[in-house]
Amino acid sequence: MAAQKIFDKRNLTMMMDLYELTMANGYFEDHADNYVTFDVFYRKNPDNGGYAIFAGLEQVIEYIENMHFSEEDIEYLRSLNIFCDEFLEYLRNYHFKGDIFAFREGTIMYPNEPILTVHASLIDAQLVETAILAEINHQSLIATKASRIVRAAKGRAVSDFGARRAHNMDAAVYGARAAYIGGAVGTATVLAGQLFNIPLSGTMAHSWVMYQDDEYTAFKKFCEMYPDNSILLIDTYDVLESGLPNAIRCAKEVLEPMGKRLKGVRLDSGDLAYLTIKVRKALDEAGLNDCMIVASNSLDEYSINSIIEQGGQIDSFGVGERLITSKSDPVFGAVYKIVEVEKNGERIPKIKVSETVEKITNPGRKKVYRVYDEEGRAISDLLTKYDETVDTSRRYRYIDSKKPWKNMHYENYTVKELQQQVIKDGKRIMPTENLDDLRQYVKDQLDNEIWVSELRFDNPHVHYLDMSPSYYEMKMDLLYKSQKNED
Ligand SMILES: Nc1ncnc2c1ncn2[C@@H]1O[C@H](COP(=O)(O)OP(=O)(O)OP(=O)(O)O)[C@@H](O)[C@H]1O
Ligand SMILES: O=P(O)(O)OC[C@H]1O[C@H](OP(=O)(O)OP(=O)(O)O)[C@H](O)[C@@H]1O
Ligand SMILES: O=C(O)c1cccnc1
Repeated sequence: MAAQKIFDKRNLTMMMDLYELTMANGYFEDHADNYVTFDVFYRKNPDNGGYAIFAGLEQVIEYIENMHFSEEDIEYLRSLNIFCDEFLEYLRNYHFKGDIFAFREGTIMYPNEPILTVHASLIDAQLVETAILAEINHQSLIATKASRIVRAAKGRAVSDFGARRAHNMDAAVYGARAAYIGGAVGTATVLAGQLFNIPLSGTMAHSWVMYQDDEYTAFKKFCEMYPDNSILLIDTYDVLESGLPNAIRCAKEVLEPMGKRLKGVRLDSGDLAYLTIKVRKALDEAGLNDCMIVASNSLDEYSINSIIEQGGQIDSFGVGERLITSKSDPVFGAVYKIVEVEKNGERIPKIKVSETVEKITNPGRKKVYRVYDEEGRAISDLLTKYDETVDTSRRYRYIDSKKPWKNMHYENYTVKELQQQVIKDGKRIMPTENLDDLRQYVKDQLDNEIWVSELRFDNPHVHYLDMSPSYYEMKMDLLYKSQKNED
């Protein structure tokens, strides 16, 4: 219900690059309505990590379901004087009618595999490119960053504090959604709480402390208003000399007579390791062992890791700018490439050849499987042709594309097909998923399926992307043919 609210109020159909429409106009004039297949994939995990998290699918589906060109849209396009009248008439009744297949949101993903596939008429497939990439690039980036930060926090809570530093309001709201999927415990962004049922959390700003005549009065007023939920910001003047003693006094003189406990203190500057060790000791000595310590100030996975290594006593991290913008590596870089064209009943795989091996695309409609060993660990992902099946009761020969000469087999293994159909003939066939389920799904994969060596921050193991022999043969065949064409 709630997410619909945003789409009811604004029509985002034209959130597309102009060339999608100029190409669509050309296809329309040529009567080129062949079915084609496009794959979305990316080439490099953010921050040189060992994995990424797929997110943003729900918003892709919402966009596609809601696609329609209003009268205003058509008139604006007409004013550009580049589209033929018949095409503009066609757009007036336009609805996407194709099929979409995708990984489940929250799936751990790796470079060069198709995370989402569009199988549709040329025009349909072209018009949805920009929105698909924008949504998936953004949310996958933030979900992946959140997962890294949460893992660095080693069981301590991480809350999204990023709205004010996000690139705009959508980036804040959908970033909060992605961060929650990636493992954050909640967000400070109220609209994200309302739309997606994400738990809200919050403390107080320096303005609350600075507005009052003195720090103690500021703390006292807050505790009187929120006796069950007071987290006092103790770094406005001097943490050890002023903020901490005032917070302890408040716990004793304001809350204890009410039979209440001080929930927490927050530090937002200074050496967070040194200070929190001191703060913890003083709180414990005052009998406030249950008072939590929250820390914030431009944190990310690297500083959190370091602060914990230094013995910092922090129960909960508020993380803003470096999470919501993925500051250390801010572009996800997923692309949308045509892999197959259907003409006169024939399916013609397409390959993009490049001087750099990494940029050669994986051609054709395909299936992507995750392959598990007997313990349920994901040992590799496997690309096969679309009409191939994998018989797990038998030893399976596969091609390691980095060492194709080797005779490689899976034995005692299971597989899971990673793409599911989510849109059929233009209609959603997948229900909206609960974010708590997606968050748990991410956690289960990281805890139980993914090799620990892929989780390392430095030089992680590179997950294998294998190919079935006939898929590999088809790819090589196309590569050889493309060379011949050049001669
Ligand atoms: N012990 C620590 N180890 C590693 N990084 C830390 C530690 N303590 C703080 N940091 C990080 O160092 C950076 C600088 O913090 P610091 O408070 O010294 O500077 P600042 O942000 O300019 O301070 P202020 O907010 O008072 O202007 C922040 O990103 C903070 O999260
Ligand atoms: O540092 P980030 O990771 O982005 O976390 C969010 C920041 O936003 C707030 O500061 P701000 O100075 O905007 O307001 P304040 O007066 O509440 O401290 C908060 O105190 C954090 O420092
Ligand atoms: O609740 C907080 O402490 C908070 C929220 C957003 C940004 N900075 C701090």
